[in-house]
Amino acid sequence: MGAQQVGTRDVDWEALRSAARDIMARAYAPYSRYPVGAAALTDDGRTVVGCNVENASYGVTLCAECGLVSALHASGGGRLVAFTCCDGKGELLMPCGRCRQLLWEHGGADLLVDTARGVLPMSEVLPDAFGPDHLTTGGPDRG
Ligand SMILES: O=c1ccn([C@H]2C[C@H](O)[C@@H](CO)O2)c(=O)[nH]1
Repeated sequence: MGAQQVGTRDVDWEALRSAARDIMARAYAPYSRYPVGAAALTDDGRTVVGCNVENASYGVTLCAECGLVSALHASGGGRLVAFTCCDGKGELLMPCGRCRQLLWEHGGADLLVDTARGVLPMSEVLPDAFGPDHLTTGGPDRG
């Protein structure tokens, strides 16, 4: 992917929250009746979004973050710079544990996350994270 063009100072958090609320209205959540919307800014300035898509086999449910990560790659890839998520009332929602791992993969420690405690780096939202680096350094045959 191209060089990083978007810095963390360029984040329009209100626009990002608004994009999350808009996509939340497209959620498919007939089982939980708990729609979720997520929006993120990429390092080349795109906004990518996702909503949760449930399934009659509940465990197959796709969280909003899954759709967002899929949209990231489908629209050209790159890295996530800033992320926000909202519930059905449009209020801030913290990503679930699995989705923190998903976000770590695509934004890393410096990804800015909109949280109840303010904007925090992913390193504070998922401390001591397992990530791609472990696969190149931690295996028994990898030194
Ligand atoms: O970070 C989260 C947490 C929950 N959900 C969805 C999954 C399910 O459809 C509904 C209730 O858990 O909310 C998300 O999309 N993202």
